[in-house]
Amino acid sequence: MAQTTTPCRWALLGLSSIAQTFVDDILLPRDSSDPISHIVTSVSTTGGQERAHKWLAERKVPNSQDVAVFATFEEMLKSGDFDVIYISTPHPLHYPHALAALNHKRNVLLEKPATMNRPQLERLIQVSKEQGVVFMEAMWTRYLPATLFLQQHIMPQIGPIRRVFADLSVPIASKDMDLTSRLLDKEAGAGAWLDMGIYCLAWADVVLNPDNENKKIPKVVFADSIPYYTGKEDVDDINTVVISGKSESSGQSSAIAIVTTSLTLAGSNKSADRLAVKKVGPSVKIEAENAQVCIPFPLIRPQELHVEWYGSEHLDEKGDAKAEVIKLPVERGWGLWYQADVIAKAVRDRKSENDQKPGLAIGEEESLRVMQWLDDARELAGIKYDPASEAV
Ligand SMILES: NC(=O)C1=CN([C@@H]2O[C@H](COP(=O)(O)OP(=O)(O)OC[C@H]3O[C@@H](n4cnc5c(N)ncnc54)[C@H](OP(=O)(O)O)[C@@H]3O)[C@@H](O)[C@H]2O)C=CC1
Ligand SMILES: O=C1OC[C@@H](O)[C@H](O)[C@H]1O
Repeated sequence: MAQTTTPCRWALLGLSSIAQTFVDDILLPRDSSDPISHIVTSVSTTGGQERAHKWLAERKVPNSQDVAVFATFEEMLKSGDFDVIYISTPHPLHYPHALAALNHKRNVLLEKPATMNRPQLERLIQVSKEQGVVFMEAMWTRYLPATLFLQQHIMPQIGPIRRVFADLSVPIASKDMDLTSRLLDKEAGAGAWLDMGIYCLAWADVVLNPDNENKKIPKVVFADSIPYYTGKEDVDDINTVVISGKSESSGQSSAIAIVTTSLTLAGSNKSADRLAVKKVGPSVKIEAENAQVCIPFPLIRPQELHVEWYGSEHLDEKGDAKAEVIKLPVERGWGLWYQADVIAKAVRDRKSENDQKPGLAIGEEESLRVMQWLDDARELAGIKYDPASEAV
């Protein structure tokens, strides 16, 4: 029987920079046998009708004239005709925007970091369940082919993990940057830890917290932060965080994650495409008993796994460890569409069932563990935001 394609109708809260990439990605041509397609039906923007239509036309949204443009997100939540809302506003607005959407029984894909802290995230998850809708943090890296292959095929073979390094340092800050940019404005949640550290922690989570109910979750044991002075205020920049998993029997560390970020280090900030720069050295290094796995920069978008096997069965004729490069490129576009497909399928499956299903938070445990690490490291390193932005 021929498979049918289910269109997922999207609303966008904020015509942000990342919403451009997101829309470009979800609208890429697909095979007619693909079970999911995407269409943008509603947007809300503080920028007005004219800007919205220009933005949609630039993105080559095929039905751009039919997209409903709302002046406020509240109006869109009330009367917009869509299946999922993609929220890509500055970090402190994630919680109020997502809460409002969930309270209107909307399915939500919320940009990273989902919230400013764990209590806010717990509340969103609770509300999504109460309202019977789907909620997901847009931690897109987790849904890419290289990440899934590592989890499904490599991790089961490499033995106990002993250490993982994860670094995301991209020189995005510069003295000539507008101080109202969300990357520099503390009120907009600026700082390398929330913005970039979350990706490193997602990798630490993939590696140190595989599905294993009895495993204790490793804890943040060290965090230090060197700030960057923007010309107006300090934002956290060079962060170093250590997470340790202790063995229950000996009480000693059995696995360690070392996580680093910076928004000034790692080269020139003049490249327009900083995430496409070729860099020496891995951005993730996973050291296990039977092998080491490295992932080249940038860790947000893994495309290759470099595996060096240690076991005697893997040595070559000279007795050297065998190295293997496993190429797992993003199949098309930048790769934000993989996560969009995940939530679209979940929404489709729930619609096709007659009974009202309880709500679902996709990646709930993962997002909560990472958010706890974000909070704990901030506490130790003294990374603070306006308490009002952290309220539940
Ligand atoms: N997944 C990924 O790879 C990436 C994720 N991100 C994440 O996406 C989010 C957005 O980042 P980025 O694209 O750089 O942000 P931008 O600064 O480009 O855009 C943020 C948008 O939020 C909207 N906005 C701002 N203030 C308000 C307000 N008071 N009420 C309603 N809307 C508002 C505006 O949209 P409008 O003008 O239309 O009103 C603005 O354009 C962040 O959470 C960031 O961490 C960012 C980059 C990459
Ligand atoms: O999500 C992101 O990915 C790449 C970073 O450089 C950027 O600041 C961030 O928001």
